[in-house]
Order: sequence, then structure tokens, then C-alpha cells
Amino acid sequence: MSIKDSQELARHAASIGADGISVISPSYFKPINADALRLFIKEVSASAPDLPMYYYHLPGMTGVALEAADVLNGIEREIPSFQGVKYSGTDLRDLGQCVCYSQSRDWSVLYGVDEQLLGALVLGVHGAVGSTYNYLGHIVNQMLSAFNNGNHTQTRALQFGFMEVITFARTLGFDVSVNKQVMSEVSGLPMGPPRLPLLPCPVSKAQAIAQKIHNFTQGL
Ligand SMILES: CC(=O)N[C@@H]([C@@H](O)[C@H](O)[C@H](O)CO)[C@@H](O)CC(=O)C(=O)O
Repeated sequence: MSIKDSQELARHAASIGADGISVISPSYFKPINADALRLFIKEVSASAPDLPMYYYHLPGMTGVALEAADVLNGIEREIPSFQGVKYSGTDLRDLGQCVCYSQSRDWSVLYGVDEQLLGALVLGVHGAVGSTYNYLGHIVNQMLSAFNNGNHTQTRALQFGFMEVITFARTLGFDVSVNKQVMSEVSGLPMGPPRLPLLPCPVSKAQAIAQKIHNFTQGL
């Protein structure tokens, strides 16, 4: 996504009354350091200065593995509307530093690696946004309740269930198109094909994953 496209989308979000905006790193021409990425986020934010801004850290997709904690460092001085980060990386030390930095600034840190949410909860994240919650949302809610009630045994058991489902899906090949087909299988609502270059997922693959999800949720 170019800076001009991002700014246009930010202006559009403001014009339709959105509650906030979120920016991922550009992934074709990549920022060479955290300062460059912070400047990019600042320029996008300037197109919608009244909207809360979140940095969406998604290194697996963008290929930009800069530490999110470095991006956050001092960002409030450049972007007054900055409100937090969605962290979809697996580096729990970097995540922990983001949570630590956010505490005194009253920002939100949301976690996005569903198979290791528990580690992030222990570090103090404020919420979770993940693709598997499209069909396992009621289970992650149970997990959050168990965690908040101090029931470590149940929290772990539910996290292990997520791990088992996602590991199984990965052995078959798990990407956005597979996930979309799994959503169709689980919900019964046809979601349609993915956009190119993603290819449609064979129905049998999605059905096998949906069966695994069924076994997990029925076994609780
Ligand atoms: C790289 C990726 O797609 N991560 C997912 C996870 O929910 C992920 O699918 C899940 O943890 C399984 O690995 C989300 O963090 C990202 C996501 O849902 C999105 O941006 O649409």
C-alpha cells in the first residue's frame, strides 16, 4: 500500500465517521528502520488527525521485522492521536516491551497470534484479534474468562486446543484462502472465492479442518 493510497483511505475513514485507523508497514519499498516507519505512520495519521491511530505489526505478511517497541518509542510526540498496536508477531519479548511502554500512556495492545495468545495475556495485552476467532470466538471468550478468573488449568487446556487445530491446519497448508473456506464450512454461509493471487482452497481440505474444529469444541 503506497503512502498516497493509505492517506486517501485515512481521509475516507474520517469522512465516514470511523472510530479509528490502523496502518501496516509498506511491504514493497520497505522502511529501513523504525524512524522511517514512524514517519510513514505520522504522514498517514496527518490525513485524519482526529482519528485514533494504531500501528498494525504484521511481520509475517509485510516482511518488515523491525521491532514494534522501537516503532512505538517516542511516537506519541509525533502522533498525538496514537492509541496502540495490534501485534501479530511471535516475539514475546518485543511484545512485552510494547505493553510496558503502553501502560503509562493508556494505549491498547491487541494480540494476533491465536495459537499463543496465552503468553500474550500473561504479558498484559488488552485484547485479541485473530482470524480463527471468526469461528472460534466463543471459545476464545471462554479462554479469556478462564484467564481473568485465574483458572490456569482451563486457560491452558483451551489454548492447547487452539494449538492443535492450527497445527493440524498448517500440516494441510493454512493460508487466507483456506481460512475463508473453513469459515464457509463452519458457518454454512458461502464466503465466495479469494482474490488472486490466492487460489481457491479444495473443499475437502477445509472440511477436514472444520471437522477438527468440531471435535475440539464438542469435546469441551
Ligand atoms: C499472519 C496471520 O494471518 N495472522 C492472523 C492470525 O489470526 C493467524 O491466522 C492465526 O494465528 C493462525 O496462525 C491474524 O493475526 C491476522 C489477521 O487476522 C488479519 O490481519 O486479517
